[in-house]
Amino acid sequence: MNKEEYKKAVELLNLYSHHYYVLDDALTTDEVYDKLYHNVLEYELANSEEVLENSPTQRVGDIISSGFTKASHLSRMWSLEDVFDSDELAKWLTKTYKLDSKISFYCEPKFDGASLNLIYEDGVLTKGITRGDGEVGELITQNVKTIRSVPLSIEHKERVEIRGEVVIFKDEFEAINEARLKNGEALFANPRNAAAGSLRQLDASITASRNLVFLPYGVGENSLEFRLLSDMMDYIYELGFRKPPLRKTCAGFDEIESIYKEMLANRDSYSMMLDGMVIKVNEIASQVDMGYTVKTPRFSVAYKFPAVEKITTIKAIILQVGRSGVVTPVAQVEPTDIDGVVVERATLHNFDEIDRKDIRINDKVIILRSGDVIPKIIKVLTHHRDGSEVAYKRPTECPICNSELLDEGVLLKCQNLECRARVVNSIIYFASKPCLNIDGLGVKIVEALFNSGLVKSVVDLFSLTKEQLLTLDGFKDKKAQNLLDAIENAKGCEYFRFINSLGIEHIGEVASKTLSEAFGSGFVDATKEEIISCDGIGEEMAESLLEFVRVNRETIATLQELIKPLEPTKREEAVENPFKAKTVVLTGSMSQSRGAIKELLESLGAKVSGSVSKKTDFVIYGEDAGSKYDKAMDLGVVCLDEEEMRAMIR
Ligand SMILES: NC(=O)c1ccc[n+]([C@@H]2O[C@H](COP(=O)([O-])OP(=O)(O)OC[C@H]3O[C@@H](n4cnc5c(N)ncnc54)[C@H](O)[C@@H]3O)[C@@H](O)[C@H]2O)c1
Ligand SMILES: [Zn+2]
Repeated sequence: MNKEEYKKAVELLNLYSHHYYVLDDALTTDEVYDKLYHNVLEYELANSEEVLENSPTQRVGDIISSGFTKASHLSRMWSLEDVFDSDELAKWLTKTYKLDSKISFYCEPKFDGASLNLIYEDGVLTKGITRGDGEVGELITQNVKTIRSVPLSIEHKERVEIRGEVVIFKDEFEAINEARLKNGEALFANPRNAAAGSLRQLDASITASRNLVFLPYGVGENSLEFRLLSDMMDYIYELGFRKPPLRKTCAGFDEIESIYKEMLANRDSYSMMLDGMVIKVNEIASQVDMGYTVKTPRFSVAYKFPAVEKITTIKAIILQVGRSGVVTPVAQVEPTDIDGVVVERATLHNFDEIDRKDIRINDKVIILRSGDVIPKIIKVLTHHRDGSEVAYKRPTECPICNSELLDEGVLLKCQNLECRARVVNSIIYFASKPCLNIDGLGVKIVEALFNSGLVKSVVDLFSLTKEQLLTLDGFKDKKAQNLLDAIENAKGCEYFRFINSLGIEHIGEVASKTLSEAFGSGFVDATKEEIISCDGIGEEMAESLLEFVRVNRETIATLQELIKPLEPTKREEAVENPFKAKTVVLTGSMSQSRGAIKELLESLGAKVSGSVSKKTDFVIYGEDAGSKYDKAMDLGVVCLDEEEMRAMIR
């Protein structure tokens, strides 16, 4: 990098920061930003007399937008130095041990959200301020008060600043985006972006609707007298703040590495996004001695996780046809390694989303893959366009059967009931785990069965013979027998599986269970009033069921005859106990699987529901409990941990 390039890089970083912090609409990935940042840092180290005043290395990154009133922090807020691998960690440790050799460490997650400073005076929350430039931020107290995990008052009476990160849990993020997709609104790129955007709303009721979560990571001004940071954090959690899923004290390199590996391995199972682990010197006196650079504490470092966002190129847009005929566009992208997995495809949700994002073939895009969710395209980098991009035209014909598509605006549908994709996918669905759970009916085999003409609908599965199967490619005696056995085993299944396997629109596993319990095989004769009177079944579901039965009554009867699902028996009346006839919600991980705990409670006569409402009697929570726990606290629902629950039934 020469001087000219250095100047350009600083300008570019500042442009990126403006889009990232002020507009909540990043122009590039953190990875690209970080790389350029480190190049700038390197240049500055070698040419210390040329450091530009507006270099991002000289100040905390946020830039304040003009929409809010400004407010000063009582003591400065900081950024963090980054390390990206174990070599860099070792270097950081050497540097830090030179400042003080008798230290230990405290490790906790680096939450990927927006920083927030809370000022409590006389035990009352008086101000909530964004980090801003570290000295002055945006005053967003009203918005902050809508966050359930921010206590409005605390036992601690002296003035204190509590610092932490505001995040949106991953499941909440998915739910928000799903709702936005339905309403034709632009999607949030990622949970961090959704959290930052929701926090800085001029209308606090919007903030309130987003289920933000506050996770504290330290204090600013305070009069606390703790020797160790770990003890101080314990005290903060006791005041009513939310704990992180993992935090540990440790001695040095090896232990830090092992905690890092543990956290990284569990990354996907946590409710919130993490972008790394933060390591802090645990002795507070040593922290004070070490002090700060212009921008970061010397006693702390962020050990980053591999990036989950990458830049790639759209090669093509392909179409998939589901069992209901809905055509879903999928992007084929330049194969890209994201956190150890090569991604070649990403969902585009629907055709409106392609239009809204103006996604073109050959576009450079940011792609996000986190955990086991389907990779998505979160942003088109329009500033990278060079004219070679080709706009995408909505299809008018089914890519599988060529019949004309029904254009419902957001959705395009193939209406041909015999379309290969529809039939094949409905058979795969019929055989899937929550339905008849027939092993061995994957895409390849179902396609082979369909193409050979042996199976034209699910009914045909039950008259397959070994001779027929042996005519198919790749089928030998054992494989054929296994498949026949699996189909035979599906007979006599629980009744809800039978209802679920029919693939009725809007009727999923939960509704199938409800219907099965209420009506058994009588579900085909239930009236609209009867159906709607079931808990959790609304008008739209009832109409969909009635319409399905009207059209398919004969097929249902045939399948009923073939499969002979078990007529549900009424549960035996449970003995008297505190959970009998109560509505219970489970959240977080417990000593047994949630399914096992659910079964236990159901055997006691409880109804286990998926979401918390005023009707909920108990929430039973485990480690890393999610937003359901916050909601329950807010509604005043009784919350029990697993042990308390077990004590009540002993
Ligand atoms: N994509 C872009 O265009 C773009 C632009 C600017 C910045 N960025 C990204 O922003 C980051 C740099 O910004 P930064 O200066 O805010 O630093 P940072 O976000 O990397 O780290 C500091 C912040 O981490 C947060 N944090 C989370 N958990 C914490 C914990 N346990 N202890 C202490 N702090 C914790 C705090 O809010 C703190 O302010 C980089 O990751 C960079 O890639 C991206
Ligand atoms: Zn078709």
